[in-house]
Amino acid sequence: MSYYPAFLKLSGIPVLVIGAGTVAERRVGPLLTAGANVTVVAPSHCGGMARYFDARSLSYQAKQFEPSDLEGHRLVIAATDNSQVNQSVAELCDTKGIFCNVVNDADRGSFICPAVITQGKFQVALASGGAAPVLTRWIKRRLQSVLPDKLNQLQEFSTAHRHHVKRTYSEPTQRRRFWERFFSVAIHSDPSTYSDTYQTLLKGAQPSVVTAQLTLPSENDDLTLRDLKLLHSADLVVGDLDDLKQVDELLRQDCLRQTSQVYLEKPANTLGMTLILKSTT
Ligand SMILES: C[C@@]1(CC(=O)O)C2=NC(=C\c3[nH]c(c(CCC(=O)O)c3CC(=O)O)Cc3[nH]c(c(CC(=O)O)c3CCC(=O)O)/C=C3\N/C(=C\2)[C@@H](CCC(=O)O)[C@]3(C)CC(=O)O)/[C@H]1CCC(=O)O
Ligand SMILES: NC(=O)c1ccc[n+]([C@@H]2O[C@H](COP(=O)([O-])OP(=O)(O)OC[C@H]3O[C@@H](n4cnc5c(N)ncnc54)[C@H](O)[C@@H]3O)[C@@H](O)[C@H]2O)c1
Repeated sequence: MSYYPAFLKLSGIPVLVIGAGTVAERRVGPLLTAGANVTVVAPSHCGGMARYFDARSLSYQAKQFEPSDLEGHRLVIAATDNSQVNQSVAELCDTKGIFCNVVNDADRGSFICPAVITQGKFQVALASGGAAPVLTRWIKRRLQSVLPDKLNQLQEFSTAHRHHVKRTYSEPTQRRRFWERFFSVAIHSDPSTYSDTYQTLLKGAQPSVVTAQLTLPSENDDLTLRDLKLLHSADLVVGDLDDLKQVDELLRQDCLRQTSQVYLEKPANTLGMTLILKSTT
C-alpha cells in the first residue's frame, strides 16, 4: 500500500487537534493558514501553542479528550503523548469515517503529514510513507538550500501571463516549450527582468547565455547558500580538475564538467571556476 498525495482545501472546515504539545503546534499553524476552523483539546499546552490562542478561527478547550469532541469534525489530528488515547481516537474516527492523523504511529491513522517547503502558493511536500521522518526532514533541508528563493515571484508572474500565452500559442506543446524556456532563464534572473525575458522569448529570440565566474572557499562547508544554488543551477562548469572534483557532488548529475588549464587568477586556498548557467541554443 502506498499513500495518495494530495493538497486539501480546508477553508471553513472544522478540524480537531487533540493534544497541545510541540507536535500539535506544528500542525496548528498550517491548518490556520489554510483557513480551517481549529479546535484544540488538551489539559495543558506548550509555550509555542499559546501564540495561536488569539486567532479568531481557533478555540482551545483545556480538558482531556472525550469521544463527543469528535462531533462535527471532518479532520482530526491525534497528537497527545499517550499512545492509547491516540489509538482510541483513531478507532473512533474509523467508525465515523473521519480522516485522522496519528502523530506517533503512521499505520494507525488514515493520513500522514508531510514536511513542507512553502513559498507563497508554491508548496513542496515530502514524506517517506511514515517510514523515516528524520530522513524526510533532512531531505527538506537539502532541498531548501537548492531551491531558488524567488519561486513565489516566478509563480505570480507566470500566473499573471498564463492567459496571454494561451492566446499566443494555440498548441499545448508550444505553450509548454515556451514556459520551459522562460523558466530556465528566469530562474537565474532578478524578477525585475522577467518582463524583458518574456517579451524576448515571445518574439522567438534566443536568450543569451548566462555565465558566472566563481571564486569559492577551498572547504565545501564554507560555501554560501548563493554559491550552492549557483553550483546546483549550472549546466556546464569549467575549471581545474582538482577544483571540479571538490565540487562534483554539489553539481547536478546532468551538468557537464569540463577541465581547463586556462583559468582566471584566483587567491591562494580558493577554488575557481566558470559556470554556464543556461545555454538555450
Ligand atoms: C516530516 C515531519 C512533518 C511534521 O511533523 O510536521 C514529520 N516528522 C517530523 C520530524 C520528526 N519526527 C520525529 C522526530 C524526532 C526524532 C526521533 O526522536 O526519532 C522528528 C524531528 C523533529 O521533531 O525535529 C519522530 C517521529 N515521527 C513519527 C514518529 C512515530 C513513528 O515513526 O512511529 C516518531 C517517533 C516518535 C517517538 O519515538 O515517540 C511519525 C511521523 N512523523 C511524520 C512527519 C509523519 C511521517 C512523515 C514521513 O512519511 O516521512 C508521521 C507518521 C506522523 C504524522 O503523519 O504526523 C517532521 C519534519 C518537520 C520539518 O522539519 O518540516
Ligand atoms: N510526528 C512527529 O513529527 C513526532 C515527532 C516527535 C514525537 N512524536 C510523537 O508525538 C507525541 C507528542 O509529542 P509532543 O512533543 O507534542 O508531546 P508533548 O508532551 O509536548 O505534548 C503532549 C500533549 O498531549 C496532551 N494530552 C495528554 N493526554 C491527553 C488527553 N487524554 N487528551 C487530550 N490531550 C492530552 C498534553 O496535555 C500535551 O498538550 C510523542 O509522544 C511522540 O510519540 C511525533
